[in-house]
Amino acid sequence: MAQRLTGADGVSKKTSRVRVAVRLRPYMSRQDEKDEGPCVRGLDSQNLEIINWRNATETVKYHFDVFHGEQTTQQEVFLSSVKPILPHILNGQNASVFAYGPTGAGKTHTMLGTAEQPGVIPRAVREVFNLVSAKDEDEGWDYSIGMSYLEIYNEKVLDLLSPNSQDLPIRENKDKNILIPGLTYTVLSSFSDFDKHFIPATLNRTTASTKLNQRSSRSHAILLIKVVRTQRALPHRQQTGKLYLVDLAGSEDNRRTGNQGIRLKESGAINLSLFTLSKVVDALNSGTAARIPYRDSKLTRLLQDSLGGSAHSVMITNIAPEYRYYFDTFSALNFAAKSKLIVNKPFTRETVAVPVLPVKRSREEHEAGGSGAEPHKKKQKDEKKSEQDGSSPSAHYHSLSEPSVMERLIALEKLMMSCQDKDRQSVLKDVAQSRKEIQELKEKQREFERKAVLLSQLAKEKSSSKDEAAFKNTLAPLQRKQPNVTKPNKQQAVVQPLQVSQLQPLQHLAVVRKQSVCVTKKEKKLSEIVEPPGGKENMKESSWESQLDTSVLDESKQKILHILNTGCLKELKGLQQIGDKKAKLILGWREIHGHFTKLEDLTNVESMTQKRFSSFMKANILSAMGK
Ligand SMILES: Nc1ncnc2c1ncn2[C@@H]1O[C@H](COP(=O)(O)OP(=O)(O)OP(=O)(O)O)[C@@H](O)[C@H]1O
Repeated sequence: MAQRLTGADGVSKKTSRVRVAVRLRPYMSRQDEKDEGPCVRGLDSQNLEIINWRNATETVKYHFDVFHGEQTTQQEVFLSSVKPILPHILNGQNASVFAYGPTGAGKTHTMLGTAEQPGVIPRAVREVFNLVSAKDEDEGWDYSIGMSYLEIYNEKVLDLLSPNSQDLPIRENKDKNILIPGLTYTVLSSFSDFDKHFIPATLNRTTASTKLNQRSSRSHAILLIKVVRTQRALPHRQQTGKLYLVDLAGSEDNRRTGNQGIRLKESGAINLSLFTLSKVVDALNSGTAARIPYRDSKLTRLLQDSLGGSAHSVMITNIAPEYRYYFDTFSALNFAAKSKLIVNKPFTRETVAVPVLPVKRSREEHEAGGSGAEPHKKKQKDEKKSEQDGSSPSAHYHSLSEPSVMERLIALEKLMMSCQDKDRQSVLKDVAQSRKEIQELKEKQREFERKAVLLSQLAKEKSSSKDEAAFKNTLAPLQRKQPNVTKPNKQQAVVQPLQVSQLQPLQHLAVVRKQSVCVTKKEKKLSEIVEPPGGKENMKESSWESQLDTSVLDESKQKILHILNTGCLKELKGLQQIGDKKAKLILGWREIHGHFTKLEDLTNVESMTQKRFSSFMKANILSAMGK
């Protein structure tokens, strides 16, 4: 299907949608099937549903161009998703077919297959030969078929037909065709000739994978079939059609394994190219993007003339039914479809555990005014019981309800939805709620201050030592720090609320903040209690933290970490000392490396020196407490 896009130059261009097919592979073992029900299932030839991780009584329904269920044969996948685009190659047009999905979900099976069940690649190449030989001689064209085979590993283009070659450049000629100078191109005389070259080259890749551990699923394998047709008569016009058949790197979240070193670099490269591919597919299919970001990764740069534009493209997203693939399946489906529908219906009646973050749930319950809480509790109770005897299907949700998995799901959803709608609203709601709480604390603080002044006056009036002792005794147990009091009378009035406020940590923080900022002449001594001599500026970076309640300090740090990990550009810019450039650098870092596991990771972001980081922390913690 073609549609019109307006380019950055304002010129209207015709561009093709990428057809998206999803293929669900069957269970790999009987036992798996017996133990667990599937977490995803097909509804018809275009729709499927997956359990909603936020609420297992709901499913999320997706619509695709084609859905291939577990029983779909290799032949059926080829006939419905690939064969229809092949005739275009003979007319000088380009096409691409790529298999996307997590490791083990069936990409290689779909693209390569086995001797008994050949996949898309052998079927497509055979079909191209058939189409060429079926061409009528009288049409006046000569056809030639050739191949190149390469992989993109760590953003390097490597020639699989000449395995000793180095990283090859990608160029674009004046006609906007993408070329790879130095890439081996082999002319093929027949399908068996193709086999002769393709199989050893594939083995090259497999050998490398054994040596380098998992390299195969960590590189994108790209087979290029070129059909060149030349007019026999003058002016001997020549047309070239290109077909890219791509087995993409596994889309699983490589971060989960705690990758380091070479693995981290690989996962960064894979994330970058798959993320760019998703943006390109999205831009092509939404028809709204002014610029399609082909140049942002080697993969998309290479596929530029065969993905979108006048090219015909099909993405086959491979998914697996097992629960252990849930996160990868969910993210693969979100990659493939930008729209989805939440359906309020249990997926399977037995598996109605609710893998929802406790925080989130309490807010939902609060909003629902407590209604529905009882069945919910009962469900959990039942679930607990059956877990104990080991028979609960809800045990599948264990991995889903792990905080790290939940966090990644939330982050993923935010990324997919560009931090919009419900999540944005809930963040805003949280902020509004926090502001309200802080306001209330400020009110209480003022009240304490008034009382303190009153008490101080009373203390002055009653000079009896007995009374004074009693007064001190009442307050002593709540006192957190014994300041170096030189003028007790003046300080007492202000110190008392501080002591009382320690009943509630947040209140205490508000007090410290308020006092350290609003220093009047009279209150100067107080600020000296909270801050060391020499003032705030000269305070050692660590010493200001030690003045604060640790639990609230931790809470503030968690909040900052949460924003760093899940905030969109606007939310990041809402942090102190984070401008547009830094916010973008943070987003970029997150894109490549994943979550910040601790706040100190921020120093890995470009231009965030240790000094800037310390100042960032101070400003944000004080701000979080004092707003
Ligand atoms: N539709 C299917 N029918 C039968 N078996 C399948 C199907 N899809 C995948 N398999 C089998 O599942 C296993 C994993 O599939 P495959 O190797 O294709 O996954 P992959 O996504 O390519 O993984 P990797 O990224 O590691 O290359 C293989 O044994 C494969 O034969």
